Formats: sequence, structure tokens, C-alpha cells
Amino acid sequence: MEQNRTSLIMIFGATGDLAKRKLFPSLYRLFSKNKMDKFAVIGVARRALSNEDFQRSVKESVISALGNKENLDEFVSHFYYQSHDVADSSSYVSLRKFADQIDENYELEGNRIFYLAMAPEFFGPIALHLKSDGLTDVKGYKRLVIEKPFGHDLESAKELNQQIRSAFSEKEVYRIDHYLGKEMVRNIEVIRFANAIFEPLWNNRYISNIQITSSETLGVEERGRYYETSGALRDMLQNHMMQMVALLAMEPPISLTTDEVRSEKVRVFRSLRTFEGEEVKQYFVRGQYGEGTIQDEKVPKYRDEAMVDKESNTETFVAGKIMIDNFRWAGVPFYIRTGKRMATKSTKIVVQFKDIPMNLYYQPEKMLNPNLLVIHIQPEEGITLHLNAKKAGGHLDAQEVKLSFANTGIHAMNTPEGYEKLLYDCMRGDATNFTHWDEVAYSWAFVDKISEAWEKTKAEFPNYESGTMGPKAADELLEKDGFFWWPVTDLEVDICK
Ligand SMILES: NC(=O)C1=CN([C@@H]2O[C@H](COP(=O)(O)OP(=O)(O)OC[C@H]3O[C@@H](n4cnc5c(N)ncnc54)[C@H](OP(=O)(O)O)[C@@H]3O)[C@@H](O)[C@H]2O)C=CC1
Ligand SMILES: O=C1O[C@H](COP(=O)(O)O)[C@@H](O)[C@H](O)[C@H]1O
Repeated sequence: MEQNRTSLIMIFGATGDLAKRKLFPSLYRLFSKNKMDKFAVIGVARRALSNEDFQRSVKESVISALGNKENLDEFVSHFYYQSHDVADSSSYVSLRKFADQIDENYELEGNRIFYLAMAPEFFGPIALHLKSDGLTDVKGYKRLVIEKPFGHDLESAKELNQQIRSAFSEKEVYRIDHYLGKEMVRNIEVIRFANAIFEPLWNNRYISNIQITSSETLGVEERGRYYETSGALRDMLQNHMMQMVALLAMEPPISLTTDEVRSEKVRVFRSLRTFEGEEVKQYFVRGQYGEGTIQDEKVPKYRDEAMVDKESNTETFVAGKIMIDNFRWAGVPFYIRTGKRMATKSTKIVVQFKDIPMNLYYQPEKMLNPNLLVIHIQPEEGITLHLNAKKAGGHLDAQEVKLSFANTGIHAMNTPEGYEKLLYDCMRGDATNFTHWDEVAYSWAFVDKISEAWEKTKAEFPNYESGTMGPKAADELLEKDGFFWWPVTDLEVDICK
């Protein structure tokens, strides 16, 4: 793997929310840990700013995210700004000259990272201009980092991919899924493939079901316009949730190279059972939040949010039962749910093992608690294994005990932010935790069938109160299979101690 961390990083959308909240603080953390070699950053956006104004705003972003830090002035001295309308062809030529000059001044060896932190309609045109106006004509590496959403459906994603691929090869495209930068999402494969006790049990003989919950308490905030065209299915399920499914379900790769890991994930996507038309109802549930109370505050219903249609049919919640039709997973449901304005902010994976054949202990007429492996993605990070053991002092009464590991204290403080890890990977040329086009395409093909079915009918929205765990139908989805959602709030208790 390439390890040259010398680079000119060009951020398109450098005055935007993502750049300020995530990218600048992450770059600072890499700088402060000496994880970058020679570097310079050119920020690009329309508004007129001097280099000094821009450096001041970068400094403020870092302070607001991380507090006052050492060597901030030295850090921001690497930042430059170019006012540039990406929709206007004429200004790319001056951008190229500016980039060449900075490249020479900092001896950046012609290595370039183009980070597109802008609205998605600009992704394709920028990529084409970067090539046609010579910005990609460099002697070093060139990489394109592209934010979500990658298209709106399979058709639009294909079109976008074609535009991008006419300027960059697949190996040069880094499609960001920020969940792949989360510490515990990256830990899934280590937990699975580095423990003798899990991998032999990781199949339909021993696992009864897997549940992935990613709940948010926030509503749609200022993103009503975007969210109306997206909904929870496209915003969260098509990318983050499906990536977690793939990591949980994939076969052990031959090695940890980018190509091997990606090809195992793609095999999972190829094994997804697709649901169409009327069938969708049996496997997927949609919801939209109504009014309610979150942390003692009254919050409005989705249809009353800014830039949202009063009759909106957009889902802010989705729950689904995913079936992977391969030898390992046949018959094991992967239940997933995600939504806004839910009771708690939490992302957790619960792997529920099958019941043992009989209970010899206390109340033998009842089944023992099933063994669970809980992977706590956020806000707390860790793993908990739920077992049954003898009650101290009792006769042979069994009770549930939990073995927990929490990423707390020094570990948590040193845990790099998702974007920091992803930027670092990109600089080193490691694309393992970015999504390959094939993953994107299969995932859209799966999701498109669901949205097609949903678009044909008007849903009875709102159907869940803000501050709850979603509509009743999401509980019924599991109940009809004899399961229930493990309550994510109860699972939190031990790990937070
Ligand atoms: N914000 C977040 O937390 C997340 C964002 N994303 C994705 O990141 C991308 C950026 O999002 P976000 O930062 O929130 O968006 P913002 O709307 O906050 O920022 C957009 C940026 O684009 C610039 N811009 C707009 N039009 C032009 C133009 N014609 N030419 C040059 N610059 C232009 C704006 O600056 P100016 O007005 O000065 O031109 C601004 O810097 C999106 O794809 C989003 O989906 C993904 C995950 C999370
Ligand atoms: O990509 C997105 O993710 C966030 C949730 O991310 P998290 O890291 O806070 O779990 C979500 O709010 C947003 O709508 C979506 O676009």
C-alpha cells in the first residue's frame, strides 16, 4: 500500500458545514499527531474571502470542535483560499495555476486529493472539469473523495459514476461512508475474525437473528429540502446500515487488502433477497414522526419542519427484515431500524444466539435468556457478551451475567474521529473503508425496489410519536417471527458504568 502522505488537499465547499465541523478539526488532529508529511490545503467556495479570513475561520472551527490547541497558527498557515464558482468553467484555469504554484512552494510532488464537500449535483461536473482543465494532470497520485449521497437511485448513481470514472479510475475514487470510519464499525471484522469463540458460531446453526438499530433524537433540522428527496431509506439504510450488514455477514477475506475485503462485501450484496411490490410490506415498515417530547422539550411533527411538504409522504423511520440467501445465512433474519426523533441516540448491533435445547436450571419450564453479543457503536463504544451463570449463594439457579469491554478513559480519548481516520486512509492510499462502486450499485438495486413500492401508495403518516422507538408495525415485524427488538436503552446500562 502506498504510504506517501505528502499532498495538496483541495476542499470544494470549504465554507460549508461539513468542512467546518468535521474536516478542519480532523486535519488538525492528523497534523498534531504528525500523521501528515508535507501538506497544504486550498479551500474552494463561491464567497469572496482572503487567505487570512479563511485561515481565521479554519482556526475558529478547530477551536470550536477541540478547544484551544497548540501550534494552531502553524497549522492554519498551510491553508489557502480560492473563490471559485464550480459551475463556471472559466475559473478552473486559474484554480489550476494556483494549485501548481502551491504544489511547487510546498514540494508536494504533484500529489492531489480533491475533496468534494458540496451538494451532490456538483460531483459529476467538478470531476469532469478537474480533468478537462488539467488539474488532474500531475506527476503524483490523484484521488477524489466524494461525499454522500452517491446518486438518488441506481440510474442516477450510474450516471454519476460514469462522469466520475471518465476523470478518475475506480482505484482513485474514495466514496465516503462515515460509518466506516467509526471505531466499533471497524472493530466488527476484528471481533469476528480474531476470536476463536465467535467465527465457528457465526452462522445459521447458532445465530437466531441479528438486530441493527441506529436511532437519532434529532429531527430533520435545516435539511428539510434534501431530506424530502431522500427519506430514511436513502439517507441511512442504503449506505450506513447496509455497510454494517455486509461487515457482519461477509466471509473471512483471504487477506485484509482493499480488494479482498471489498469483494467479500460485494458477495453479501449479491446474496440479498430482493422484495418487490406487495411483498415489500411483509419485510419493510416505514414511519414518519409526529409531535412529541424529547428530553423534556416539545418538538414539532415532521410535516411542520422547515422546507417540508405539509402532506409529505417521506419516511423518517425505516425498519426492515433483510434475508441473505447464502449457505451461511439462509433463514437468519437481519433486522435493521433507523429513524429520526426517536427515544435515544444510539447505534447498536445485537447478535442473538439460538436457545439451548433445554433448561436444566431454575424454572426449567422457561427458556434461559439467550446469549447475546452486543456491539456498541455509539455513543458508548464497546462489546458486551450476555451469558448465563450460577447465582452466587443460590442452589443451581442460573442468572444472566454480562462480560463487558468499554472503550473508556484513555482509549476513548485517543479514539480518532471517523473523518480523521478516513482522511488518513485516503492520504495513505488505503481505500478499504470506502465503498466500491459495486457495493453502491447492488445496494441501490435493493433499495430501489422498496422505494418503488412505497412511491405507489400514500402512507398513513405521521405514525409514531417523537421520543418513541418508531411505529408499532416495526415491533410487529419481529413479533410475527417470535422475536422482539432488544431495547437499546437497557443494553446501555453496563457499558456506561
Ligand atoms: N454537514 C454534514 O454533517 C454532512 C454533510 N454531508 C455531505 O457533504 C456535502 C456538503 O454538505 P454541507 O457542508 O452540509 O453543505 P453546506 O451547504 O453547508 O456547504 C456547501 C458548500 O458548497 C459551497 N458552494 C455552493 N455552491 C457552490 C458553487 N456553485 N461553487 C463553489 N462552491 C459552492 C458553499 O459555499 P459558498 O456559498 O461560499 O459558495 C459551501 O462551502 C453534501 O454532499 C452533504 O450531503 C454528508 C454527511 C454529513
Ligand atoms: O449520513 C448521515 O448520518 C447522520 C447520522 O450520523 P451519526 O454519525 O450521527 O450516527 C444522519 O443524521 C444524517 O441524516 C445522515 O445524512
